[in-house]
Amino acid sequence: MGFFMDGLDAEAYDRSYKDSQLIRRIGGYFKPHWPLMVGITVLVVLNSGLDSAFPILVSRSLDSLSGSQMLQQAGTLVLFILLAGVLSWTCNLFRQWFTARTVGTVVLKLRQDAFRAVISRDMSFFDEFSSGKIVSRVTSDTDNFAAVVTLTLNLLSQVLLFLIIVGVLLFKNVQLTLLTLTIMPIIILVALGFRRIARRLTRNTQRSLARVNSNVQEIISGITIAKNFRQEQNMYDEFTKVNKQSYHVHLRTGFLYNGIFPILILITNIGTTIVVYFGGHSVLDRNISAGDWFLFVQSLMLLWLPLTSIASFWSQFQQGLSASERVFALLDAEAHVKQVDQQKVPQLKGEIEFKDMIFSYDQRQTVLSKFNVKIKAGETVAFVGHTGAGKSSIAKLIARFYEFQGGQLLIDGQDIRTFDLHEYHRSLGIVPQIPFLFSGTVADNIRYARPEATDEEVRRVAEHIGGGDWLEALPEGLQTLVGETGRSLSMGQRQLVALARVLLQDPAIIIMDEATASIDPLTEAQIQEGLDVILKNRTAIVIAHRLSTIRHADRIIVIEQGRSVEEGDHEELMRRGGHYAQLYNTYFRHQSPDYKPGGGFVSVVR
Ligand SMILES: Nc1ncnc2c1ncn2[C@@H]1O[C@H](COP(=O)(O)OP(=O)(O)OP(=O)(O)O)[C@@H](O)[C@H]1O
Repeated sequence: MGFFMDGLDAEAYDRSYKDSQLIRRIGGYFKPHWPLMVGITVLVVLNSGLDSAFPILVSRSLDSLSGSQMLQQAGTLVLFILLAGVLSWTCNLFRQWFTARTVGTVVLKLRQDAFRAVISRDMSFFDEFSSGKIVSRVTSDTDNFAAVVTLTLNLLSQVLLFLIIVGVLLFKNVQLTLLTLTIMPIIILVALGFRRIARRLTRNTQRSLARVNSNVQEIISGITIAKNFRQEQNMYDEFTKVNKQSYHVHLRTGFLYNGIFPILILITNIGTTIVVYFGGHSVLDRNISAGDWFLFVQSLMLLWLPLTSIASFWSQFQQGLSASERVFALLDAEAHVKQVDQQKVPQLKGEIEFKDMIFSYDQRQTVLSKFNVKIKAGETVAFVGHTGAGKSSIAKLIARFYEFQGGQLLIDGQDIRTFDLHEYHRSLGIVPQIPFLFSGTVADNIRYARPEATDEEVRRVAEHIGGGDWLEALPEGLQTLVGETGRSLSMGQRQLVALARVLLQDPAIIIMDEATASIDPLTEAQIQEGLDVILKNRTAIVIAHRLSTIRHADRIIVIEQGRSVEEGDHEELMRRGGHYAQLYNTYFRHQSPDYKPGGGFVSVVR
């Protein structure tokens, strides 16, 4: 179907559930609210009974009309109809209120479950799937689900109304009732035929909406780069493409849904004509009374309404089912990182050993093959290598963000797969290349590592980093607001906050992806001082980009195509004139204090 369906494929974790499975699972969410559900059902029955009273009351009056008592009878009738109307309104009010409460609470729980599922997925999940599409599942899909449950409860009342009316009509005249119901199978057939196409189309509308969300999210996240490269028009064009696709998919769905309703009305009109014609004849032949005939004609609309509603709202029902299918698929997505045990993590010393590690992100490329490295507790190891060599991957494996395919990773001699990951992560401090700060104050961000830390503790760690001088440059010190993602702070200040955060966490192992961005010499010195404090007495894995850090490391490991090709300290490796010396010439030489353009190359023996 070309453009219309481009990019609307299912995500890899999507699955198809049978309707019965979905309904059972949805039922599970409603189970705890059974008292309210019982209340709703009673009100629905009362509501339907009262709504069906009007034609029955009028029909009875018609048959018992006699000239002398006409006014009195009409008065009584009006009174009854009024009473039934007020009662029906009251029942309906409470029913809607109970429904809103039940559905609201169920959606609250479903959304919380979906959110928990998202935050507990491993990192590979976020690499693989766009965040906009994930957001869409947690927000609009749960909303669709809510809309459909409300609708279903309303339909339930209409179905009851239908059953009551059919019961009364059967009691009045079996033949005419059966005649009235002849068109029912046609309506059901049309609705069923509609079902298959509806589910597919609604799935696509939800996917197209998720695509729009994802596009907006990506553009806003990368707005600085886009503006820098003056890509506004291209971004707009790309958005227009995705937005138009969503428009076309919605249009198709709308066309189908709106097309079905007139067809159903047409079928019901044929039914009405049949009843009016044959009913009229029966009255003339004195087979039924005028009151009964009135009851049949009046009941027709009440009778068709539930049928047409069920058929035409089938689409929304399908929309709700496919929305719940998408949410449940998110809940059921299988974790790639699989722990074989959940053992408590003792106070770690911080020894790390990769044994014949084999790792790849996907089928396309093996990132580490038979990788062997042992890092002693308390050692600072700098990993260096060309871009794409596998340095960050090694760090991500230590953080247990990804599953490896072969070999072992031992922490203090114990298989990392046996740890309770929640506890393990507590012993692990991570300083990413671009530090992420949450909106709030500098103090809030430092405290993120340990929410129970006192103000005094936060102040103490902040002052420990770079002697605390950096705090003076902040307009309101620790109470300075950092803005979204820390945008109101300079990159250097963000890094200092990230270092203070890790110091407060006090982990046994630190993973640091050193920033490549250039920072002014003063901040650089403050960061270096901060690092000296943080790295002391801890195992540190540094993906190093600064010569000063590399020189301070106990050991440098050179990574090339996922293998450790050389190791030693700076002086030793420089003397050797191998891989490290080559990297030095390319990346680090110009950072040396003795650097002179065109000079300072070390000889490489290869
Ligand atoms: N999330 C991912 N999904 C698929 N492949 C990835 C992913 N992350 C990295 N890779 C690939 O794995 C290989 C190793 O990447 P890695 O990030 O570990 O390199 P690196 O040495 O840290 O590079 P750099 O110094 O540029 O950060 C690269 O070929 C990269 O393309």
